[in-house]
Amino acid sequence: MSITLSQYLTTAVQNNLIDSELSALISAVAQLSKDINDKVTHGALAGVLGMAGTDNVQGEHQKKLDVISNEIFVSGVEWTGSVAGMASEEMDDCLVTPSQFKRGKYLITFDPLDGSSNIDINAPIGTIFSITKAPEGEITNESFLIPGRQQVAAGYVMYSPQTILTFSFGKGVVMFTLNMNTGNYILTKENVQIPATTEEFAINMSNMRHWAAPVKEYVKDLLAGKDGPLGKNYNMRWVAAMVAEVHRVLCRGGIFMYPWDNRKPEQPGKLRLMYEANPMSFLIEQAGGAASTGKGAILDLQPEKLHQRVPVFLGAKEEVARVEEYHKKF
Ligand SMILES: O=P(O)(O)OC[C@H]1O[C@](O)(COP(=O)(O)O)[C@@H](O)[C@@H]1O
Ligand SMILES: [Mg+2]
Ligand SMILES: [Mg+2]
Repeated sequence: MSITLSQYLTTAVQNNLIDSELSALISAVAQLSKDINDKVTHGALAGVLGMAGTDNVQGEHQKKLDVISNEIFVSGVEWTGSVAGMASEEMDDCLVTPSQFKRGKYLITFDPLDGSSNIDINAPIGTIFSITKAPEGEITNESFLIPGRQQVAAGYVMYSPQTILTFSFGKGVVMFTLNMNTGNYILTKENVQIPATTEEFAINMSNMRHWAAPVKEYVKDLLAGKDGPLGKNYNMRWVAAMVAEVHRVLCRGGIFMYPWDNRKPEQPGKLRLMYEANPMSFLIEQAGGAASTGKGAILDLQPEKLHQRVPVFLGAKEEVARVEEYHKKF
């Protein structure tokens, strides 16, 4: 018998695994993802392809779909009574829940549209979210600077041949597939586990000359295959959307990396801590994998800024440990 998302969440509330506010919030994210999915699947027909003509706070050119997805996300959660505030890749500052809506006990941060460069070529993209408890008092940007370890839930929606909602509230990782005929998310995978070892890696190789010594050495050894110090052949993938890379790692293992590089030496990496690295690291650890900056667990970082960036190495536990060893050696 197929289990719908609402049945799954109702059971979780009955078993005291989550409270009804968190259940309502995850439900709202699932609901709004169907609206984003609708725009994604209609592409040019919905007039959502191309550039928005604006930049976000990080100086990146926004695509129309970045902006539209952000609006859909905000209006999809602000009324729920579950959130005190939200923060997004596409908003300079946090948004406090407007006074006409009830203030809830959670904060939500999100990347409304991940993998923007894939939008116009009909390749995988997604939405990432992270939920933490809101502190008492006035909500400001600083209220969101909570270490990833304290997330109460995190997840993503991947828009691809299938639309899949993956999340965890700290009791393992579950995946739901959207039935486009009924509009229901149906449970399709439970207890997702990442094998501890792997023979598959993902990194943007075009940046090789810009990497620091430990990453250069490590990837050189991966490429040396069976004849090198690691003694096995590795395959490589690069989808250019973190959602799709993490989804692959959760489904069949592997290691995904976006390290620091010296193109913009002042930046610690490309990926953002609060709405990319933290939620994905939460899922990866919940699935038995590891997520590191190369020097320690991402989830243990004390965030300093809302749009902070961070180097990311995540996936198979033993492979991530190996990357940390290279960081000690080189
Ligand atoms: O284009 P690059 O440098 O390979 O970067 C790809 C990475 O950039 C991202 O697309 C950044 O996300 P946004 O599209 O949300 O800015 C990641 O999803 C992906 O891992
Ligand atoms: Mg992103
Ligand atoms: Mg984005």
